[in-house]
Amino acid sequence: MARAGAIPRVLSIAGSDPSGGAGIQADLKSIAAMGGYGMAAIAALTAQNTRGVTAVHTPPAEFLAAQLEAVSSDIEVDAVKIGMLGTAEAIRTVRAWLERTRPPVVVLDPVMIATSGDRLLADDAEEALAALLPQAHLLTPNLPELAALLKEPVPATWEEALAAGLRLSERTGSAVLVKGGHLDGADCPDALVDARHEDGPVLAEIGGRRVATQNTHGTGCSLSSALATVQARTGDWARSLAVTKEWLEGALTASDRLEVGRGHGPVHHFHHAEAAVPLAPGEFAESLWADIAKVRAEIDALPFVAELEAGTLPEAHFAYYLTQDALYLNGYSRVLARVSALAPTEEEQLFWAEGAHACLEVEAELHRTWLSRHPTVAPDAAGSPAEAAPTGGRAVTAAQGPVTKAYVDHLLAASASGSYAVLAAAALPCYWIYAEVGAALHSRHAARSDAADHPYGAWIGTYADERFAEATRRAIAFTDAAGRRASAGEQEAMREAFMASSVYEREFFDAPRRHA
Ligand SMILES: Nc1ncnc2c1ncn2[C@@H]1O[C@H](COP(=O)(O)OP(=O)(O)O)[C@@H](O)[C@H]1O
Ligand SMILES: Cc1ncc(COP(=O)(O)O)c(N)n1
Repeated sequence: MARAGAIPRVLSIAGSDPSGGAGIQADLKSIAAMGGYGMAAIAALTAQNTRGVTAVHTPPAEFLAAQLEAVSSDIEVDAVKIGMLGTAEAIRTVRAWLERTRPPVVVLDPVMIATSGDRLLADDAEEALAALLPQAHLLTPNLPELAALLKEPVPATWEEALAAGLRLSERTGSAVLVKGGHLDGADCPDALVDARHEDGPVLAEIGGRRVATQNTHGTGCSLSSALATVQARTGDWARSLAVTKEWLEGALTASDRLEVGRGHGPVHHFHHAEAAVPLAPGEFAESLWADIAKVRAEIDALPFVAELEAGTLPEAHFAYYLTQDALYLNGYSRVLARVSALAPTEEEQLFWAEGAHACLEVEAELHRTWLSRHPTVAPDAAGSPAEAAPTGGRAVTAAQGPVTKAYVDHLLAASASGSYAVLAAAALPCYWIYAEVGAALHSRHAARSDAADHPYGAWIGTYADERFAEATRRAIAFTDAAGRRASAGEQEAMREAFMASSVYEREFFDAPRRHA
């Protein structure tokens, strides 16, 4: 019986993975992530990490029986997830316990082979496992396990997988979750089939997106225990699958942030939840900066930066850069005005509005000074004639280069999100990266003996602007504060926006070489 609103008490009967990504460790995290209370009876211990299993130890089956008895003699169990059992004796022990206690939800993940290829089930235990399957409401084999249980070749297509799942369901009387994780292609579909269901055999089919990651250690464990938990609450398998599949996709997407191990790493079970320990001031911004370490190194290695510093940057590249900078600043000013409009405090509103104003001043200054010295590169000289602005002023969008246009479009899309935090994160790299690159260039330049007659010396001199450095510090602090207030989902969107803008910053510095 589903107990709407109550916290499901969920027991995992499985093997231990000391590296925390699979087995009971993954189960307990998944159960908690789905709002359940997790318990675990340990059937086997493995020595394993993200690269493979090095040893397996199976305690006597009587000890497993004692654990099961200790739990069920005291606690009402709303759902059971069964994972690695290891031996025929352990399987028979669980079967006897299930027959006696008949828990309302039983999900059985017939663990036979780890993602790493190591066997997790004794050779002589397959028959005992086959006899346990009818005790479960739902079976969740991956495709190699589905094939092994049916003694058939591994399905090569989704259609073959669905048909094989139906045969297993017919044979066992249990519903089967057919999982597409082991197929190739951009999709990662799952389907719930039940050969004996009155409404037809396919209860639900969900076409998921395949996440490009090698961190798939424990996905089967995590999905099956999450499903058992949500099913105990909803009593609706199709709805439970929809909820858990979306959560798992998020956990796979965020898995790289864990940085656990060098092989098939674990998924981030709590990617969606607030951290219990609040972030200290500056910590969120620091993590954004750390996320883009690779992009920053790529910017430092660009020919544009080295050539500007050495004075060997072709004149045409410099002129293209200035033109695009002026065009960019105009679009960026409109974006900062939108950040100001969304700002939660008057202090922030004023800060971003001043930024929007300053962009237009710098743009005008560029036209007055630098661009007037490069008459061949006025904004309307790059192909299409500039439109006359209604007031007779400069037209501003006619000659945006491809990178400038893509960058500004990305920022405008971030403004359409309507989130102050996300838009501030999208706007921040233009301050932060420009300030860092400029400060490094300026200090190296100032140390040169021939700085006085450097062709780009005057331009490099503009990088030593203390007012801009101060504005950058404030932009960082405001974005950091917005990040610390944001939900886990909004923080993830901020990270994506910050990363995308940083990549555009890199492209912007490289654009003269490619498009001038
Ligand atoms: N790269 C991936 N991207 C998205 N979902 C995935 C990916 N790999 C596996 N899944 C999903 O993870 C779950 C476990 O699938 P699978 O890998 O087939 O099982 P197992 O972990 O038991 O080998 C399924 O819902 C599957 O669709
Ligand atoms: C203790 C234990 N149980 C199960 C698995 C299978 O993991 P996966 O979910 O990746 O198939 C594992 N590697 N270790």
